[in-house]
Amino acid sequence: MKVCVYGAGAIGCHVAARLVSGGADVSVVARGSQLAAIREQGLRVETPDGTLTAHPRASDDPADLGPQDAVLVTVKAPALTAVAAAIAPLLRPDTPVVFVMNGIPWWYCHGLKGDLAGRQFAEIDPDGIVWRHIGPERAVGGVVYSSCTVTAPGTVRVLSAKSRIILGEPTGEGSSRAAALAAILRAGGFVCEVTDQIRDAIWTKLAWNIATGPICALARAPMNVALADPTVEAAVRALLAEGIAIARGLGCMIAPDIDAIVKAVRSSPHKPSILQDLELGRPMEIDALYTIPLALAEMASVPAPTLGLLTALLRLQAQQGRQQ
Ligand SMILES: NC(=O)C1=CN([C@@H]2O[C@H](COP(=O)(O)OP(=O)(O)OC[C@H]3O[C@@H](n4cnc5c(N)ncnc54)[C@H](OP(=O)(O)O)[C@@H]3O)[C@@H](O)[C@H]2O)C=CC1
Ligand SMILES: CC(C)(CO)C(=O)C(=O)O
Repeated sequence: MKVCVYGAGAIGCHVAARLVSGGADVSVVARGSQLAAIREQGLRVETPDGTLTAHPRASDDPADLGPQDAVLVTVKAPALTAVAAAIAPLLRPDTPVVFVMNGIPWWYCHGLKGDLAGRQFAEIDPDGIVWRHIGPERAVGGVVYSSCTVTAPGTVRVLSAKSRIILGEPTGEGSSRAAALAAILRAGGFVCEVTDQIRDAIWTKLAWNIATGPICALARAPMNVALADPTVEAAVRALLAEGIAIARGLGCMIAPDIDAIVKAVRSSPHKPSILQDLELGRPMEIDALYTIPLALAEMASVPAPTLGLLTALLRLQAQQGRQQ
């Protein structure tokens, strides 16, 4: 299977290395120092179980890589429109595009009935560029649990003992395209399942991001450091409850184990990816992870005061950073 990973950062390099291990014919769209390092020495992914190395083809020009059987997009949300504008050479009419990203995806309302039917989110897809250039029929949802950081060009450190990916069609239908990719990801060492309820999986993960991202970014602290303070742990629990309530208000009847999440977060020295972006002066995924969930909360009449306050502070922090 010919698979291209678009965006060779922390998650993209990990996924690409696992796809190579799983037997796929893998290429990556990379740029800058990542591209130079991958071309020169390949990928190095350091995991708790040992180091994976892989030598996928790499280019900053999708035309060099040609049409694929599947594309996995692993950029941050603010980079999506640029990806949509450049992705065409990778696509045949039937090539699926899997968005392995945090937050509310641009295709979220595709196939939904009721209040959200047909809605698009200008915050993450201005002028519907992604909707028009890629199209929701190609989109497959991807939810990833894997704490990853680029530690040097071409090198990624993975802290999670077991990394997990959940795939699912926006329409909830079973699909051979998701099943085929899941089989390769499993062969490469991911725990990977296909769900017919991808929005439940999105919200279950988003509750983690809601609970940890703004706090760690505002405190500039990794998760275990932030949660050592009992007041912060209480806020994390409140945020988890808000995230779960919003999901339920939208009809996703998720019930994750809050104690288990808090225990996992309390013991992890990972810096959430939004904190990594803040430290590197990169655009943060505030809209996909927080602004849109808050708009959906309002729509569903679900109060989310803690998330509202922290999102406003995070936005201010981002503005101040840009003015410095
Ligand atoms: N890191 C983590 O632990 C986790 C992250 N996630 C989610 O996964 C997604 C990816 O995150 P992560 O891997 O951390 O992000 P990174 O910033 O590490 O990686 C994104 C990569 O995409 C590249 N990129 C951006 N735009 C383009 C473009 N137009 N052409 C080519 N390459 C491009 C970036 O290059 P450049 O650096 O030059 O901008 C960077 O190498 C996010 O949605 C994140 O929230 C989910 C779970 C855990
Ligand atoms: C916090 C974490 C690792 C949860 O898996 C995450 O999604 C991120 O770093 O953005």
